[in-house]
Amino acid sequence: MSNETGDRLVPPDTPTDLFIGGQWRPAAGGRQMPVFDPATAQPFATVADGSDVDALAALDAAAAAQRDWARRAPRQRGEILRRSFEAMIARQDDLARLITAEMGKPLAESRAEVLYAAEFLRWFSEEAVRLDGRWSVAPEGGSRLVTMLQPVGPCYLILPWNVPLAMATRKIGPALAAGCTAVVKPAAQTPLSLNLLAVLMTAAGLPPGVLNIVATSDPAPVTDALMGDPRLRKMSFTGSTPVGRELARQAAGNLLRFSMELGGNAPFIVFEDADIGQAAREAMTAKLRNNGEACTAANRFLVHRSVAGDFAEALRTRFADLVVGPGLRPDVTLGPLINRQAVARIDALVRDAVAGGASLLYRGKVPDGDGHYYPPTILGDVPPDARIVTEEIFGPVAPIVSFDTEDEVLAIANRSAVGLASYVFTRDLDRALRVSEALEVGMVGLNRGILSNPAAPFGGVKASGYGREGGAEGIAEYVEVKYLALSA
Ligand SMILES: NC(=O)c1ccc[n+]([C@@H]2O[C@H](COP(=O)([O-])OP(=O)(O)OC[C@H]3O[C@@H](n4cnc5c(N)ncnc54)[C@H](O)[C@@H]3O)[C@@H](O)[C@H]2O)c1
Ligand SMILES: O=CCCC(=O)O
Repeated sequence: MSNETGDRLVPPDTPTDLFIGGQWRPAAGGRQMPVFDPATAQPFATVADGSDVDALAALDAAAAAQRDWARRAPRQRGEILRRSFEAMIARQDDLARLITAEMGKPLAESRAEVLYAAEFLRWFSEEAVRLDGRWSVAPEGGSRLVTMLQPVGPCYLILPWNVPLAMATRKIGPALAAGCTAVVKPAAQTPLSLNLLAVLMTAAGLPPGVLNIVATSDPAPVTDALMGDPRLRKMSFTGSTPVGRELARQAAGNLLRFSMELGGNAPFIVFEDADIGQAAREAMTAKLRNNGEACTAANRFLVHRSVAGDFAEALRTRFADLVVGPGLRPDVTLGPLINRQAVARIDALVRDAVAGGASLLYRGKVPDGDGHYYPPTILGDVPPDARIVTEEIFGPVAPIVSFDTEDEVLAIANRSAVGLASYVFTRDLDRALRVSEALEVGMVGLNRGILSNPAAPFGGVKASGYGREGGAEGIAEYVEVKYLALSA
């Protein structure tokens, strides 16, 4: 660890090397990279920086472990996941401090992420024993049709920095439950929380080679090496739509099976009959959970013109109570963003909106110093085609766009190229169902600002990706269907 803060933040049993074949090893050539604290913009730790050589060593280990892991009893796989869940709960505080140190959000939110992340392991420990096949009589008689579900084989799991532990367990849980082995690549900003998870899973009985971790500052060569190797059978990516699009192209070259959890641009629709107090309260979660750096974040507040002023005022009152500062400070409710570029990008979106006619309804304050803070901001009268409405903001800015009719708001909401989350506030049940069906998204929150649940199928449509994570659907991404024809 490079300094005093690092020693305090990184528990002594958190390795900083790569995890390959059950061993912690330095990167080939000894390369290392710093990990930065967004609250100070200073490095607080140094970790191994993997390359294509390390990636292939990790795939060697995953391929070698595949047969044995797939043949273990589902209950045995499930119990390792279940013990891992319990270990995560026991180490909740250490894991949470690491997440806050790596990506900046308030400690209470990191604790919530650890619980959410652990629940994926519990959920998939239970799903491991429910991978059923089917038996049927052929329609014309004379044979029986039998199907079985088998693990796809070694997987490459690519993670984002914004929800580092939950996005890890949402992939690792179903992959391992299904009998697949994995090479996991965390984002360069957030390698440490995943390393501590690997320590806990090893102590819970995970055999060597089932889970391998290659952190890197240069993801392209690692990814090229893995995706070009025919032993790899599946890739699952969570991250931005532009990177996902490139990886889908690359996967197509080898006809590699893949899942994509990509960016969002969630509409938060408030109709004139909504409970405005409830809508404003839920908006705080939908907008500011995870510092606003969530794929599910409400990106555009589409509010009926007759209640737009009331909603803006209710939201402003709540924004004014936010305490912006380092996530480790107990009173802080909004932390720093991931890096300087994120702050500059969001500032450019806000300036563009104001230049286009939006009004600045609220702008909070940020601490002095080098931390990557952006003030919580509310914009009113935003033109529906402003960049801040059409692009993913990924920060604490709430742009409000007014509408007059249901058809108009649906047209605005569905104009986006992506379709992940959405939120609808109304007391009219017919309208709630009609609008939910018409929205081109994978998920709808009805009078509710949070969707995430390990038992629910999480995912999007259009350029938000393919596949689902969590729920009964999550494990289906990691199995092949094999069909047997029986004479009978
Ligand atoms: N749909 C979801 O479930 C979900 C969940 C979390 C985040 N996200 C999205 O993720 C984005 C934020 O995450 P991010 O900034 O880490 O995204 P990103 O696309 O920049 O990076 C995601 C991962 O891809 C890797 N990567 C980047 N370039 C690569 C390349 N050329 N080859 C291989 N790997 C490469 C990164 O190292 C990282 O591990 C947002 O758009 C957010 O909406 C989506
Ligand atoms: O960034 C995305 C958030 C993912 C989730 O809430 O499960």
